[in-house]
Amino acid sequence: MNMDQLKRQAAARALEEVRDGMQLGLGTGSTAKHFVELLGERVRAGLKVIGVPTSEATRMDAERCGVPLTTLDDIDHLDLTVDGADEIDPAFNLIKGGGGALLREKIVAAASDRMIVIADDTKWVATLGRFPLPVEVIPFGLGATRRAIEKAFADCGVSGQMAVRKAKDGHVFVTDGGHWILDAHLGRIEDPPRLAKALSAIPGVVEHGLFIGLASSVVLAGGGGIRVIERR
Ligand SMILES: O=C(CO)[C@H](O)[C@H](O)COP(=O)(O)O
Repeated sequence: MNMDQLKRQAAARALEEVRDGMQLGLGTGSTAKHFVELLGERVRAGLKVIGVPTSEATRMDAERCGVPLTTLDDIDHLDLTVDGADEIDPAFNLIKGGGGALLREKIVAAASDRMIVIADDTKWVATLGRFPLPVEVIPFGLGATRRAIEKAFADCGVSGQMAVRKAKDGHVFVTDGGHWILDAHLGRIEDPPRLAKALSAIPGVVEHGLFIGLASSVVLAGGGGIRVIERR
């Protein structure tokens, strides 16, 4: 089974948790896209749900698949968010934002009663940090913000190169919110909650890709089948 088939399997398992009448957060990325497509099939068969997309890309996918959409201004909570991740550690800390949607993803996950993370099992790691940590920043004052981030890294005992993310066309990647992303190649993040707190305190940082205490369960698809791990 190839990686894409594993991602679809994880998405299909998460779909089993969806009930009629649910208000759903819809994640971003190739795994979350499978979930939206499978959800669309169920909606076309009569399932009644409504979704809040975490990116313009997901909004377009959901519309194409016939999933009805709303916003967090029009409903007061979400029952369940299903989203992918770039890395997941055994404490359920995540790195997200490989697809650049971390800000809306975090707002939606935080507004949700539960978050199920769907992934192929290569995303499950002992320690976060091999995947570059995305930090979404305001372009204004970038030099100062960068220095403050470097200081936060040093205070938290991590270090590594940071680069402004580029799009495929070579131009700076601009998020749905109009911000830029710095990808920090840290290697190992020994204390993700501490680093998350330090980054959140920097004025030019809009959001970062460390998701702490948000995931309730993880669905991992691998060669040996599906594993569902619940947060204790
Ligand atoms: O955080 C994300 C997007 O901002 C994605 O969930 C993450 O990058 C995983 O993507 P994929 O399912 O394509 O591996």
